Amino acid sequence: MSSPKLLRKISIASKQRPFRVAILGQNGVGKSALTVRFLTRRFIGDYDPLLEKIYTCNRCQDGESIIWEVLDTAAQEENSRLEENIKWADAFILMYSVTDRCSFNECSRLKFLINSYCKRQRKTSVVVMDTGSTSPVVAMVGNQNDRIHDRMITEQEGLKRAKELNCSSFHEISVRESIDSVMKLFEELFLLARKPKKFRPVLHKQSSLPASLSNEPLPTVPEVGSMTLSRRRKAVLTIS
Ligand SMILES: Nc1nc2c(ncn2[C@@H]2O[C@H](COP(=O)(O)OP(=O)(O)OP(=O)(O)O)[C@@H](O)[C@H]2O)c(=O)[nH]1
Repeated sequence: MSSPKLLRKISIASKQRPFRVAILGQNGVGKSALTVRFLTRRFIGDYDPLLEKIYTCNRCQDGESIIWEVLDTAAQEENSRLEENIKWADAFILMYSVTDRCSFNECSRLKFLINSYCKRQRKTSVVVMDTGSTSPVVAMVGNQNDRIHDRMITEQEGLKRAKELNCSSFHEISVRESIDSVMKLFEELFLLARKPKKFRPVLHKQSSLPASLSNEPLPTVPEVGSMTLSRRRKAVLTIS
């Protein structure tokens, strides 16, 4: 008969690790809107900018149940909080608004910090994800492309910067207008993160395709599974 100690060990080993995504970017680019769109499929206009939240949900993707944890960061974070968030995450969404050059430039600073904190973390722990991979998976995302008259950053410029920063993928989206592009972004991030490092693509300067998974069929849009909102540091956003 199995001993309680052995059973405890088995239950710890079989506990599924969540897939953690941190959304980073300047204030007002749409981080909260993106998070809520992914979790609830709805677009909600206004949020408290000072709150930082982790949302948890279960989704079924390709017949596999995935526990997602999505961290909607508060912009203007001090560096120590940012470092903590970067260490926490398995993958990142680096977001800017196509209507705001300042938010676009902020992506370069944030990518630099992601690289340096991940490098520092690698020195202390070898494994970051269950896949055994150690390089950060970063999707650069230009949001609000429905605001055509306010656009300051072209799609080409966004893609060029994503390549220069060695991001894993680049997307231009409108959280407001398109649920499909939001779902595709998260699904792709998960597929990229689970690849072993040596098979994990980054955007290259000569490539013209925004997504680096062109040979791989994307899974169907996941069903909305159970969702809980968990309190982390400051407060919980309740979505009815
Ligand atoms: N037109 C348009 N507006 C958007 C889109 N996404 C977000 N917004 C709006 O942009 C504003 C800022 O969105 P938030 O989601 O609060 O942005 P944030 O990055 O979380 O901002 P902070 O919480 O201040 O860091 C809100 O008024 C949203 O309704 C989009 O795709 N198109």
